[in-house]
Amino acid sequence: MKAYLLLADGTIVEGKGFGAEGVKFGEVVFTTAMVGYPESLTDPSYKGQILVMTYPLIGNYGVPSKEIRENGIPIHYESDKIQVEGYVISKLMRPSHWASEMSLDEWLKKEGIPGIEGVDTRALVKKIREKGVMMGALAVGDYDKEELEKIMENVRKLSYDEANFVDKVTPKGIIVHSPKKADKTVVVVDCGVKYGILREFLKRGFKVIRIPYTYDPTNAFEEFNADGIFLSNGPGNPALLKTLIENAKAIIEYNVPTMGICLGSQILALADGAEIYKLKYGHRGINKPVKDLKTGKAFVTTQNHGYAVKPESLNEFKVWMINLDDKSVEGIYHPNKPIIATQFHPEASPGPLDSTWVFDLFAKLIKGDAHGF
Ligand SMILES: NC(=O)CC[C@H](N)C(=O)O
Repeated sequence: MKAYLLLADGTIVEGKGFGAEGVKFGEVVFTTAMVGYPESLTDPSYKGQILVMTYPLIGNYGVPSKEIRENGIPIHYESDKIQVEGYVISKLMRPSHWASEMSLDEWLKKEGIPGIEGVDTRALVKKIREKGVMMGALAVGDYDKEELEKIMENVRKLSYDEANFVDKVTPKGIIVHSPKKADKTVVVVDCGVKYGILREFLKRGFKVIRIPYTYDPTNAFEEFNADGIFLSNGPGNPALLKTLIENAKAIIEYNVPTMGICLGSQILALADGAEIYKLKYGHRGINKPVKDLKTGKAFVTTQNHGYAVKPESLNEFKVWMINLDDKSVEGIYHPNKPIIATQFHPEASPGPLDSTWVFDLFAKLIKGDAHGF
């Protein structure tokens, strides 16, 4: 099967198709993660994006079962399905692993997601690094010149930054997860929360109540007698989520233990009156160095974001952590309230577990013993 990756700048890359036939559109982004393709593919923050892997050999450990669960949550998946619009790799490997249920090719086919292999992903990433991320399309099947031109026309009409993708991944109603012995409750404002985050809460004995992102969080707080509130990761441009930003203002006002990750961190910053800008090609990978400015300690983190907070635009919040590669903001906190947020992913999934202590800090904030933070 033939496959074509079309970029808004006019580039057409040919390769071999795998997964589903058909055309999908999305912002073309890359991750430098060497492992963890099941987690990356199911991360709801990738909704609306076509993902390019810089690591050349993908698929060699197949696809694990979704039925291996802990506290009811699949341990190898970040949501129930593949979220990327398309998948771009250099070489598709034959799977060999005792826990593999199917091949990557079969999985993408089953979920209707097109893939392309045999692509010089190094050249592609160089282009994205120079020009910045751009819209694209992945077409798997037989397409002639005219058809490809038509697809290219449509690519140029689309803008990732103006579409609300959170609407597509937020739950339709309230979802409750509880560990066997729960002593505290966290309300999760679910903009497409990664299961890895829920696993961290459940592991710490928290009952988790997931609410749709449009649900009034302070009401939910009273309704569920919650001890803490969490603003989740999610896809797309945070500045579009006006109601959520207003709700976040109310949360800050409410002064309860609050944590944000990635999109959630950007929403808290926007609620603080700060500004967001778009990074040229984002931070996506599992070896991104971050420094905690409070302790001076550095650690390696997992990241998946395209936007960042302008540090000088923060009002009440302060910069907590920075990215050691480009010095961009990787964490913020409120100096007088129990509110912490990271731009990176302390749950990793996939990636290093160096920063899961951020969840311990949130647990301490909830229990009222995070003195001196
Ligand atoms: N992982 C996330 O929550 C991503 C947040 C936001 N969509 C960004 O790209 O910056």
